[in-house]
Amino acid sequence: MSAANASAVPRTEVTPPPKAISVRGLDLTFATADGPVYALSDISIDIAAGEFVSLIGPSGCGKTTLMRVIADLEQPTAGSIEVDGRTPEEARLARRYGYVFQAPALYPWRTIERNVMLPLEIMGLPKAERLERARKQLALVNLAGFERKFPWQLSGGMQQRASIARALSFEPALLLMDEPFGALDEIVRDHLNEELLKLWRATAKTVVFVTHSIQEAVFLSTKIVVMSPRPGRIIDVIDCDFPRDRDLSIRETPEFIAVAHRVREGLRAGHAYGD
Ligand SMILES: Nc1ncnc2c1ncn2[C@@H]1O[C@H](COP(=O)(O)OP(=O)(O)OP(=O)(O)O)[C@@H](O)[C@H]1O
Repeated sequence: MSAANASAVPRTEVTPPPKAISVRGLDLTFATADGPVYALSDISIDIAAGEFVSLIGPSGCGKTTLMRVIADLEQPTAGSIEVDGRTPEEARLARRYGYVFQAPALYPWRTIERNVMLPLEIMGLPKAERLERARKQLALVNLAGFERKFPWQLSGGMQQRASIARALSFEPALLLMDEPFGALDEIVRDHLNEELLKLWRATAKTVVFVTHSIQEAVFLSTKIVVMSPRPGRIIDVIDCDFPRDRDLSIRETPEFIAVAHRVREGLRAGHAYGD
């Protein structure tokens, strides 16, 4: 093809997906009475919009601290971070993320529906809209029919689904989940993992998920960030290219086992004996 013809061929631009989170050279040192605690050291990572990223690592490697920096609940000592193209503070004020904790933290005197409506009440939305949004989110987490129950009338897994609905109530682009299923038994956890994947596919949210479970990280993620303590740092970033509509049977495949093996090796390499 001549140069003239080549220039006539329309070029298909491949635009990379927008970045949901971009972290560069981030450090966070806590000053304590016993001296400095190096919670995060030289953390750099990019998370594209729509990704499901798990942070895995032993206790004290800085997973929660990193989530709290993203959420503007801690300030880094050095480095830079953008959340949804803004500062963490701007992202927090624009309600760009929802946060799910290990404990469901629902108010026992409020019904499930009124727990989910609470952030919307604080936002000052009219009652009809609050109700409509709460019902929509409760249906998404398969709690339709339980709106008028109180938290203590639901199982632990159902309570955690309600807290996910609450985090989604103002429809944030980003969902931060800090060991949301850590306190649940394995069968319930498996079930909620499948439900969470469905929800992620249906809503196209970006998810950052903290876990101690290799199986959970590999099953859920498009990317796994392996961390190690003292100082808290990233020691491996693993892409998981499994189809997005995976089910639990994928855990038996050689590809899954190979990724799980690499995560385990990373954890082992970063493990400080004597912890
Ligand atoms: N507010 C704080 N003041 C002082 N040290 C802190 C503070 N918060 C966390 N740390 C320390 O920072 C390090 C990282 O803690 P972080 O909670 O982020 O770890 P983690 O990986 O989430 O642990 P876990 O898996 O046990 O939840 C730990 O050594 C912890 O003791």
